Amino acid sequence: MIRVENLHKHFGGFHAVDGASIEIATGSITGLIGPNGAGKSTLFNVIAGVLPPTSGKVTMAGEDITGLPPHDLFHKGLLRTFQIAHEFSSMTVRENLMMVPAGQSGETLWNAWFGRGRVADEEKALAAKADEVLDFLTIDHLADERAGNLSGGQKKLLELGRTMMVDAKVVFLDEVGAGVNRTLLNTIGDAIVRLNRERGYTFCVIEHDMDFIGRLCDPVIVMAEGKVLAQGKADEIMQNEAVIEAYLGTGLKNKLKAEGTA
Ligand SMILES: Nc1ncnc2c1ncn2[C@@H]1O[C@H](COP(=O)(O)OP(=O)(O)OP(=O)(O)O)[C@@H](O)[C@H]1O
Repeated sequence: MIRVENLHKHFGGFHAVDGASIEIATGSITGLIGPNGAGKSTLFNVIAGVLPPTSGKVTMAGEDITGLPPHDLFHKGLLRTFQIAHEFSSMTVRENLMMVPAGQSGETLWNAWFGRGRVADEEKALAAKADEVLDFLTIDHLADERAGNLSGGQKKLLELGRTMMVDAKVVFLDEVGAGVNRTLLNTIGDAIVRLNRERGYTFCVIEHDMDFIGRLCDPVIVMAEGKVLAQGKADEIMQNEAVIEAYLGTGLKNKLKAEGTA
């Protein structure tokens, strides 16, 4: 379980995260939603060690991981992906999968970068694993495609594949649906559910697509203006007055009420 206690992240006088407390249960697919600027990505950045917190505490399985750098968290199985997928665009999908982050596999990254040979056994094991990942994600046909030629959704799948290459345990996914068509979003959703059920992955997912959130995520956490507004099951959350207000704004809500549509 990841527990975030009374977390604050201030940028100058601006409180991007303003006393947020959340729990991400081991084995869950937790959804994190909220209007633009609510502080969701900032909260992810602090949990994943990309930004130091102003104050507050993050624990993982009871261990204090507050402010640990991403490299250390990576060794504990915690990974964060970003809104914009990061891939080596001139390399193929398979080569990208085999570029496991430096540190996981000794000097792999630098060896690959400079074209130096890897230890044969290591190379073989990575290639076998890449095959297995390509098969699991049903993207075998893209194995030799240059990553730069992939669609937005395919890049997100590749990113998910890279988390599989390093056997991540807890994955923070930032807007998997941004720029992704419905069919690929469903493929990504299916892969997330299978990784969760079959391999015990824990996910925390920021997503604006409410259909995706409703189908995949339990519980759902709602943030607005740096604070946690509500947490619970998706259908209950969407009945919550404070949540409706945060999404629609009081003016629009009153207008819809007057028209009898809300
Ligand atoms: N490095 C920074 N310096 C100053 N302000 C920042 C910084 N990073 C984020 N912010 C501000 O903090 C607020 C929260 O941003 P954040 O990206 O966490 O929101 P979000 O909920 O992820 O929004 P979205 O759904 O649009 O991605 C925004 O008002 C943003 O402008």
